[in-house]
Amino acid sequence: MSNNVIEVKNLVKRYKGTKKLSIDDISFSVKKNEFFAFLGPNGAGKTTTISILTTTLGKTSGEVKIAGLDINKHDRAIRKKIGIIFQKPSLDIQLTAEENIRFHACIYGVFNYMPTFKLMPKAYRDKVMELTKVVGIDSDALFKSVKKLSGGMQRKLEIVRSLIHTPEVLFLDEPTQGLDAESRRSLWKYIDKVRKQLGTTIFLTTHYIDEAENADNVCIINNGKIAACSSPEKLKESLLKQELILDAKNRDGLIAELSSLNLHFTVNKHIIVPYNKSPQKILAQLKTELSVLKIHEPTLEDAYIEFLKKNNKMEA
Ligand SMILES: Nc1ncnc2c1ncn2[C@@H]1O[C@H](COP(=O)(O)OP(=O)(O)OP(=O)(O)O)[C@@H](O)[C@H]1O
Repeated sequence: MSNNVIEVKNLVKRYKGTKKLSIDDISFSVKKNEFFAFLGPNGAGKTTTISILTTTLGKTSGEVKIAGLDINKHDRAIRKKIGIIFQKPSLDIQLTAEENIRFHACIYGVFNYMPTFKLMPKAYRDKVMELTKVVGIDSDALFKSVKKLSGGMQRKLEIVRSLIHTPEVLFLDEPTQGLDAESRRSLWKYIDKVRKQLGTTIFLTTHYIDEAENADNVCIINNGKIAACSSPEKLKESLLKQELILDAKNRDGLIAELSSLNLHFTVNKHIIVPYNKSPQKILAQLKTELSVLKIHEPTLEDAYIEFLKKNNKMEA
């Protein structure tokens, strides 16, 4: 059996009344427990793809399988196997936190509805307690009306709600849009914990590229086409060089030495020496005493911006 939880083959989407394909023959797969990031500029096709994968939008053609189930035949069964967190919170603020979880669990058919938490089956109560512990919602907040909870706490509640039916895949569509830095960091801490403790596969779309830095794989979609798919490390390696940042009191001496070693370098605030594999070989050859020695590792965001520049030039 395939180890892929998501399989997309030759997926195409043309919205009614439009000529251009919004999704133009894309294929990719995501393995169980993988953290997969789907990146791309505005209008690239991320929301369209995630909407098709979560069964809320029909496709024009192509094959999509979620947890081994074909989206054409098993959309209801697929909905039970996935959890979704959208940009905009979708909680019922008139209800308590626990009631939001309970209604969701009952709609998904995981448990039969009972009018109070205490009357719900033990399995439900245990699951709620387990998940609220993972994300850090205390029992005081659990029984409070949602409108009395802070934005960060509401986000945590959404995670619990999306996981109550133990989904195999958690789809996150720009989940930290509009959150402050602290809430963004803590949300990621909880999502990481959930992935490690429950083995959930994570499918993320985001414009905050740093959030995909720890992803196992990153796919970049541009103009409806998959432009790149690889690990963040490989993407960085293929596009950008690591750099040594050097300086010396005797700067002229260092420059002369780098020139005599035929090393490529640029002089800005400090002296930048790009390198391929190991900086050690370069450092071992230098005799000039260094006053600055730093290594600059490109970020995924650096690589992403560089990639789009090249890709757009190629397409122009
Ligand atoms: N309902 C619709 N009808 C017609 N065209 C649409 C519709 N929704 C999206 N599109 C078009 O499909 C393309 C992909 O849009 P989509 O919203 O999937 O991009 P996105 O990558 O999610 O963008 P963003 O980062 O801005 O959310 C765009 O050209 C968009 O204009």
